[in-house]
Amino acid sequence: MPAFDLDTELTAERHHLAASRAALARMRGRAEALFSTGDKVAGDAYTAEQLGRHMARRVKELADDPTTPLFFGRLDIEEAAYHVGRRHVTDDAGEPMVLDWRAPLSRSFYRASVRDPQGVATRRRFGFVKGELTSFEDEHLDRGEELGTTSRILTAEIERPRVGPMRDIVATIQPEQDELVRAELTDSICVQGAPGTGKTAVGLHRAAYLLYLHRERLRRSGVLIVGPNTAFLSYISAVLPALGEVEVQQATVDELVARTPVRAVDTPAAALVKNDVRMATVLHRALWRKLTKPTEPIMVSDGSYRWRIDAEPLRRIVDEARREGLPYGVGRDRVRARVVGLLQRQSEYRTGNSPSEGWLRKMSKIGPVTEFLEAAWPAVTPEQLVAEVLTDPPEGLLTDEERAAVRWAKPPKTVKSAKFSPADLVLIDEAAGLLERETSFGHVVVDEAQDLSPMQARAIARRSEHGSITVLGDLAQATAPWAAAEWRETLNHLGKPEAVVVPLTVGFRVPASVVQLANRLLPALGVDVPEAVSLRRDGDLVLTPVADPSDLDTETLAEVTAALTHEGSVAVIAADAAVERLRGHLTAAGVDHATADDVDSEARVTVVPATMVKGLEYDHVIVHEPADIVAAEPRGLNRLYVVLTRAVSRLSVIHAKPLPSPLDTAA
Ligand SMILES: Nc1ncnc2c1ncn2[C@@H]1O[C@H](COP(=O)(O)OP(=O)(O)OP(=O)(O)O)[C@@H](O)[C@H]1O
Repeated sequence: MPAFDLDTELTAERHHLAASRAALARMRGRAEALFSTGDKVAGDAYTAEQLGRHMARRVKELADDPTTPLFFGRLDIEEAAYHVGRRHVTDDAGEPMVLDWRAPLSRSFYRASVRDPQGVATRRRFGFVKGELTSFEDEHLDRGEELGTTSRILTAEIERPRVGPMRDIVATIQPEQDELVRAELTDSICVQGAPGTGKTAVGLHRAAYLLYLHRERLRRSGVLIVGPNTAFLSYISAVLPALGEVEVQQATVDELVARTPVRAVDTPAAALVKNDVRMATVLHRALWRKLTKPTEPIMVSDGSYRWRIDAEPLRRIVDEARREGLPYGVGRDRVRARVVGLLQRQSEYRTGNSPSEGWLRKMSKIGPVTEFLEAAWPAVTPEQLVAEVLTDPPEGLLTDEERAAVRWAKPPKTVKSAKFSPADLVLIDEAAGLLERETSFGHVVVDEAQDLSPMQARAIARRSEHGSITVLGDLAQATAPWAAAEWRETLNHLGKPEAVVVPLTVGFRVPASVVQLANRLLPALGVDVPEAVSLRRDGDLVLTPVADPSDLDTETLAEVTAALTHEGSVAVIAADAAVERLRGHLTAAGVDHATADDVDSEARVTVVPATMVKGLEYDHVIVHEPADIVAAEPRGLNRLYVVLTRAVSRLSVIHAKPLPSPLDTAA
């Protein structure tokens, strides 16, 4: 057996990397050539367009980012070596040079262990610097060697400073994460994970995995990622394209339901009622109450003959359509069609001929038929229905106080001129769902789902009725006034009561000392969730009391300057009211800084209002006056828990007021 020479081995791997890159470039070249000749080879315009779209996508999918490694691992199975990377690369003969991480064989890269080696003799992980292969680390599973989370390369990857948008974690997905990523398409799952346990990463990788395995089906029905705000969505927006997935839709709940513009804000009391699940019944009742029993016959003339349908058969038609449980608008169309059907039968009986298409169209629009429909099953728009409910909230389900909270102080003259709030848009969406069926995505990933109101959850349920969902969240990070204390209720509203709740507790972001501080808040948050344990032994935590409150901002500024001497991103997180002032100080001091939704900014410092920071992370987090963050909102302690758990390497807490009581013991 030849001596194992590290340098020779590394050189061979570098050659394989270079050869794989060249092969990928050739694959892309072929796709580009096909793209440019597509319209010449296609038989017709439609095929040319389809082919063009397919090839354009293919070219995008085959893009090579020279700063990320094309492969990050290798499996030695029965004398053969398989490199595992971000996508399949094949040589000119079609032989695999790099296996996609999602391929069935690649699964062993994440799951094989000494106890269950899955045929793997050696698992190799590669270390990279800026796309250059610099090292590797072998685990000889066949000799009982296993590194697990002590892998140097894994640790280095986890501890790498954060800059710019979120990265993929394909190289280091952990077994318990992999189990969730590779769950069946038909499985709806709910991940309850402490901060930084990789929920977002798992959700995005699951989307990529499902698209790989069920490409055609999911391309047709679509995959949707729902996030809490646009800052979060832009933070995660680069992950899927880096994995070759360029066609996944991302939206906030507000964007999903944006049928009409938002032109009003609600009082907290009104928002609370409007987001309550009883509003679904209120709208349902208000809509179906519109039906009235037909008491008059329909009499029409088509110019040649007169026709009559008695009230009794009309009543039967309406009752039957009602019993069929269709959406209101579909039911209305069906009633119209059946009425015209009766007229058609009479005509056939009398004339012995089938009436023409034109005759049928005329009859379906003719005055007496439309008048009958308007009385028995009136047309209504979603906006109209909501406007009616807000003008005069019906009795029965809401208390008088609640009805007063949502009642429009001054009803608009017309529905068109109505000013709707964000919560109204959710109601309008609910109403639209009562009128017509929503089209359902094949899979929906819902991040930060702990904050969904029942009515928002129902909006997502309508879009995933025929698909599955991945629900990601942490009850301890719930800051919305309607947030549930347990998952079952939210899962019911999401239309997936069967979803299993799986915990993730190993944290990859927050250093142990910071996790311990944040965990002090948990007992005060009133939720039953497992505590996080951190994989990170590094990291600093500094609590800085400031004697004179007027020095608080100066201290914060000094901390920013000190933080800039380290590598990585820096965030100042403060109560929303203090943000503008702090930005002013930074500008005056000449410190370049960005806002949270500007992920492409060159600035290393970001000033983030506490209410915007959910799901984000920064190397060095400077928390400005925690007491103010807590005091700013009813679930302020939950907000502080979110804020404290954004730090990757260092957390500085600067305070002039006493620390909020659960933290105080740590001071
Ligand atoms: N297996 C892993 N290998 C390397 N890094 C990982 C792994 N899992 C997660 N991470 C990293 O840990 C950080 C936290 O991950 P992520 O944002 O997905 O956590 P989260 O559970 O959604 O957090 P939060 O609840 O705070 O929003 C990210 O930087 C992510 O890339």
